[in-house]
Amino acid sequence: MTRSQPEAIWIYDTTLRDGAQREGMALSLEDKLQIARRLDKLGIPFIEGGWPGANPKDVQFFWHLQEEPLENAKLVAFCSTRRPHKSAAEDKMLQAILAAGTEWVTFFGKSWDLHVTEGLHTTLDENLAMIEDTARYLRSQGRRVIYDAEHWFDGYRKNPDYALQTLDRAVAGGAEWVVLCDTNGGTLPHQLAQIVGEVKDHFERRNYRIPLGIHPHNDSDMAVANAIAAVQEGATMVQGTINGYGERCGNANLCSVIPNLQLKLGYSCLADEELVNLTETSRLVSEVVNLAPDDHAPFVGRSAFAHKGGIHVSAVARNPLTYEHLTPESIGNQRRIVISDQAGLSNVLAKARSFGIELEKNDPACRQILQRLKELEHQGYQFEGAEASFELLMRSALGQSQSWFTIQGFQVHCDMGAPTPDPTMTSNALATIKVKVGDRNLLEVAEGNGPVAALDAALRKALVKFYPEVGNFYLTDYKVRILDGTAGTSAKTRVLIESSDGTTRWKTVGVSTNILDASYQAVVEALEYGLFLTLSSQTEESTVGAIVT
Ligand SMILES: CC(=O)SCCNC(=O)CCNC(=O)[C@H](O)C(C)(C)COP(=O)(O)OP(=O)(O)OC[C@H]1O[C@@H](n2cnc3c(N)ncnc32)[C@H](O)[C@@H]1OP(=O)(O)O
Ligand SMILES: CC(=O)C(=O)O
Repeated sequence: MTRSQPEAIWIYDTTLRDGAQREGMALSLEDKLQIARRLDKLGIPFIEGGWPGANPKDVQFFWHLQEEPLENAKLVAFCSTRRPHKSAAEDKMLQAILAAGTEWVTFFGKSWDLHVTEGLHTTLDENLAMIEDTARYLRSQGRRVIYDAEHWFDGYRKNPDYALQTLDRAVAGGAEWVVLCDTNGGTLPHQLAQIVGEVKDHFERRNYRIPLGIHPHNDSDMAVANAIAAVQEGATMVQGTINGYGERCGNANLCSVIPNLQLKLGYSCLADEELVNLTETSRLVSEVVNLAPDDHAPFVGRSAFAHKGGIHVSAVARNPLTYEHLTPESIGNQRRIVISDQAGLSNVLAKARSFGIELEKNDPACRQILQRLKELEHQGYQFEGAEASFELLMRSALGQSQSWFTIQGFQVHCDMGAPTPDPTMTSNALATIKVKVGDRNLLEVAEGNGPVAALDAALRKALVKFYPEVGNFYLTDYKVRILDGTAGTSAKTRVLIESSDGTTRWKTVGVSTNILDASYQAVVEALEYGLFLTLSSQTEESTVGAIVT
């Protein structure tokens, strides 16, 4: 028996148009070009670039891609129907669309009678004419046309006869695709599936050979489910965005739609060799749009395959299928084992392996490390955010740590000066530190614009004399969390520090009722781990405590 070819679903990305309608997102021309090129490389067949004529940036974007076209994808220009009581040819907005020079144009029209009379302030007949004229005009100008039926599901529920007439007119005008939009995102999957089925029946009765698409919004948290429901009813195009960005609560998240369709339902969306680049694409897009990636996003989030509970980790070590719905590698993500007070011996073993440390479950050191971990977490340490500190703890318990330096004491003096601090003053703290390296003692002093900065500077100043590598280390993040707020100013403080040497990042933690002491612990471990990474012979095996940037 020969296997039939999987049915192709045309993925239509609107990150650069509907995605950019998300509150808080502002894309530059360069951002848009970078995202378009990445999506093109991923193999997305349709990329909606924006609304040329709506703003100068979108005009420039299309000009730019006329000069240097995308390699594979069809670039699509987006717009509305012509304005009421004007011919399409005299509509300036449609002239801007033609000037964008794309083969494909998507235009949206009103499906819901309420929108025609109250939004557009025109008649139902004029709206039908606007839809047909716009499609016909664009076709007459050599464009291929996708029709987005805005508010399709609400409109169909309120007035199905009129809503179906709007689709008939788009088809009559020459639209090659009809896309049903759940614009307000309020439709539930069973309602949506029923309506898509009814539209299909209507198309069959009329003998239309026009494929259907779906454009769901996420206001009921149903956009992905709705996209899938529509495909199962016969839709062959899904319009959505990377990471689900979009107006209000967003659009269907293509990073979930694609793997669900391809890996679970057997449809074909992307080439298999490109599907493994989905996670990287999701993160690159979040980087370019300057929005923190959602660690807990299904499929592509950093935590999507992170195992924390000891029971989970133990089972995953035996067979990942026990707690994973698919293999992380299939979409370019990776399995991670998280270390915390929820851990069991299996977490410790998995972490040891990733640090390049050989450890057996029956080794008493394994249980000691676990106990120490739980005690420290109880005191307020948090190792899931500070894996470098955990690696140091493990190596120390196993007698594998190296003593790079010993702090013999330090003092910090803060001069708060006048009641209103002088904003031009760059230092108001002075730290003195006594360090021993080998058999040499060194006393150093440094200033800083705060006590932690002064202490950090004094310690580096001393160590750089012995270890020039320290000159390449710098702090990339410093987070302070009060652990028991009810204790007021005597509360325990947790400090998390991220450090880097330009190539690798690592995180360390300190806890104390004294914020300076907590910072000191984290800073000292950051330097120790940096030296271990740079100078230790085991550097190459360590992959988890450190993150390659
Ligand atoms: C469901 C969607 O996401 S559709 C896409 C929505 N995206 C955007 O709106 C982003 C880009 N938009 C813009 O830059 C501007 O709104 C523009 C350039 C399109 C129009 O700007 P303006 O001319 O200043 O109009 P404004 O934004 O105030 O109002 C929208 C106009 O479009 C009209 N309109 C709305 N839908 C349609 C339609 N399908 N066909 C024709 N006209 C429409 C409205 O009736 C209103 O016209 P009016 O000003 O003559 O009453
Ligand atoms: C067209 C579109 O973006 C919508 O109806 O949501």
